[in-house]
Amino acid sequence: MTTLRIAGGRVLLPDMTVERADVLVDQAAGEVLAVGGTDQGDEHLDAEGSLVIPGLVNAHGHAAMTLLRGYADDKPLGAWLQEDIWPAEAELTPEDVRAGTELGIVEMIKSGTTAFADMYFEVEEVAAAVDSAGMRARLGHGIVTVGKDEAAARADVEESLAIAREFDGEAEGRLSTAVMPHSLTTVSEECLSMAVEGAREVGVPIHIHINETRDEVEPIVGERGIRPLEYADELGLLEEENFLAHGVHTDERGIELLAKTGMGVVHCPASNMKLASGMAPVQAMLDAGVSVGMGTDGAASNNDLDLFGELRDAAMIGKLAADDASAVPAEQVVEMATAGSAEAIGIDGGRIEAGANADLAVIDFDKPHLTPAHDPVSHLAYAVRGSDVRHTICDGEVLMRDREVLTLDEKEVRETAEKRAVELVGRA
Ligand SMILES: N[C@@H](CCSC[C@H]1O[C@@H](n2cnc3c(=O)[nH]cnc32)[C@H](O)[C@@H]1O)C(=O)O
Ligand SMILES: [Zn+2]
Repeated sequence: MTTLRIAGGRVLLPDMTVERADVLVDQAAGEVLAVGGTDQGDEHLDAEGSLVIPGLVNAHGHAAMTLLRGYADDKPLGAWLQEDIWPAEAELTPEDVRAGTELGIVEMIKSGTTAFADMYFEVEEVAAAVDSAGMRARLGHGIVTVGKDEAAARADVEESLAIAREFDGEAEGRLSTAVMPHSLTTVSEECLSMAVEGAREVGVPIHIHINETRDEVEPIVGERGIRPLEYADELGLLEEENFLAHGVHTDERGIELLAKTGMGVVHCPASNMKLASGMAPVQAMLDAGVSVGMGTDGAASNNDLDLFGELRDAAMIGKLAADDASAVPAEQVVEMATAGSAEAIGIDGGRIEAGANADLAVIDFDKPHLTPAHDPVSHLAYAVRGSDVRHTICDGEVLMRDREVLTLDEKEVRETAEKRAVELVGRA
């Protein structure tokens, strides 16, 4: 057994208190052995002047979309997808997806994220990138059936099921999967049913965008006389292990359905603001007992993968949405981006305690914008930036030490992504 001691810092405990403590990690098992006054450890990671927190969990995104960062901005979702994003994505090669995902992973590691959920295509490439980078992820092939004939539509569902089967449990258990129909309006009713049935057979969750924009709610209400979550419920989509992205236009009845079924919600406040999708009723969801996590969404609608931005945005927009400055407080957003996200996507994470996965981020508090540190949890929500992260550890392995990414060559990843992004936009 090789052990790693993260020593000399303070630690954020599951009850949201902060204590002076060391963290001892069993590197082979990828687990926290002890928190407190610990043994020496074979290896040492300095946490002097720093705060050790659970690695953040980015519960919704499309990592390879980093290649389209800043390519098309300032448009609503429908026009943005149809006029800009989908035509560019049609030109993506497997090598592009690999390059974009690696860039996204470097960005996430550098901002303290240790696990993420990802909906995209060429998932073999996404899986290979996650495996070699040492991160934890729940991956899926996004199903879109609009504009496809029946055979092509069914083939897309089959592809999502095959991917879910193939990669679940891979990368020494760091990879898990889900079946990922894109949304209730971009996937036909028949294919949504196929996906629900298939996911049950494979034994993995479903992840989908729901209630993101009004343009999604209106056609469903017009055609079926029921709201999106009621339609999803009829399809058998609302289950405890499943999770949806956004949930912006969720009414009281919808919140009740989420609370009753245990369906997780991934709040993506930056994406919702940028596309003017609306303000998710996050405090109302939390009050009702809904499981809420946090995500960045793709880099093209954010425009970065620094989840600390989402903590701040969630607290800010949550207050506006509830018209109450005490809504979505600091402690709550920290909880949502760690344990909340982990629970929503169904991985073990988000807590520092003996026996837990050793997925950690060490944040340097010796910074002007983090001085004084009256309340470290307040700083995590309102003042810390991804660039304050010193070390990132996943499954007991140090992925970044003193801001140097160890599992990927950052310079090479950036150069490859830059080159591929320019060529991609040239083709589109
Ligand atoms: N099989 C599909 C791929 C779907 S992946 C998931 C899709 O979600 C898109 N996407 C990114 N952000 C959002 C969002 O906020 N709402 C809805 N879709 C998004 C993304 O561009 C990607 O096309 C195909 O061949 O087109
Ligand atoms: Zn999305």
